[in-house]
Amino acid sequence: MNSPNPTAAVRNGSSITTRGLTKTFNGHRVLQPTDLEIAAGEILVLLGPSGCGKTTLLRLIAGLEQSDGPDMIRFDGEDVSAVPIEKRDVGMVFQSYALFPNMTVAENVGYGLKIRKMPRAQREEETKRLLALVGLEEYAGRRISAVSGGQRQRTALARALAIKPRVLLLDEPLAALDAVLRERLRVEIGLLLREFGITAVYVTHDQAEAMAIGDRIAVMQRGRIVQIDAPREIYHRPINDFVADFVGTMNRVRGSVRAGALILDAGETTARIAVGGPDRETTLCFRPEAARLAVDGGAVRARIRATTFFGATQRLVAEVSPECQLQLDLPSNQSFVPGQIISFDIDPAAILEFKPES
Ligand SMILES: Nc1ncnc2c1ncn2[C@@H]1O[C@H](COP(=O)(O)OP(=O)(O)OP(=O)(O)O)[C@@H](O)[C@H]1O
Repeated sequence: MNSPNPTAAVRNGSSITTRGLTKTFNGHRVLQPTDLEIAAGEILVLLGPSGCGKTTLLRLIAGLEQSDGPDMIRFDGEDVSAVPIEKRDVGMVFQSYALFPNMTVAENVGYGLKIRKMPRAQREEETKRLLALVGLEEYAGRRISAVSGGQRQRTALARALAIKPRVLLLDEPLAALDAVLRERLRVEIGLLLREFGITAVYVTHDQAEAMAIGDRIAVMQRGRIVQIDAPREIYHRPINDFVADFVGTMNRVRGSVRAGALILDAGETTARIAVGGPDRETTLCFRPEAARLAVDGGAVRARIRATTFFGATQRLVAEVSPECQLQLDLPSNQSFVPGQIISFDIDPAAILEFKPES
């Protein structure tokens, strides 16, 4: 075991490489061969619907699960495939905090250091530093059973960081918390992980959490990574319908492109939206916020069916024709009523067109 170094901040994380990681349960392949390159210090979020294989991939990286065949997992180039979990030097944070309820917050944070036989004075100093980092100094002496869910989750994070792992794995760490706390902690956790320079793999099915925390997001579907990219790319340049719909609302309009302009298949409407390219029949996609209300004579006319007020913005359900209902997000300072006719344009740079799925 490495001797603890009292002067070092948590050392920077390791890069992670996987090749051909595959997992089958009861004859059912839940993880297709997966190759990943995660840079040292990067936060990679695994995002996808329930059952898509996120936790399985995380457990394989941790060493809690063995891959089907000869697989390869490297930390900083070192093959750890055959290294058992306790020697892999990974920290883990779960949805259920797995803390010791009868110990204090400080005892929980220092537990791993005690097991590693760090001298008491040094252990206390290190624990204090970590508690300060996660904003829990005042609660050091409280029992876990007497602190809130958010404070427990921060204790769990500090405990995982205390042992200076080369890799931190987090599985839905905020899922048990209420919405307000979840929103605050996802910002705090992102900042903390970056401050530590640790490499982290973070599992969630919440797209807003993924966007806030990840340097990159790997979107998974049925046991495979379908797109891996920066959050902005995933949101604005999804590679297919599944990714587009999983990370936000997407409008779809069918029509024909003639001389570089879209003619909608929408009753009397002959909206002209400049999209370029050859003449074709197609479906174009755009997010609700790509709509711009036109003062007069916008490209598309629609009748408002419903409005929902969100505070800063409002969402309109607008009917271009009975077959074409769109969701539009507009600033909330102007009020609309159902039945009203509006006219709007669509930012051409925000229009996407997916190739038909093969
Ligand atoms: N130990 C196991 N034995 C049998 N099947 C399993 C086992 N662990 C996971 N599975 C199955 O593998 C698939 C992937 O599960 P996994 O937990 O990786 O999904 P997930 O994306 O993390 O889902 P969730 O968001 O619901 O946790 C699921 O169909 C699950 O039922």
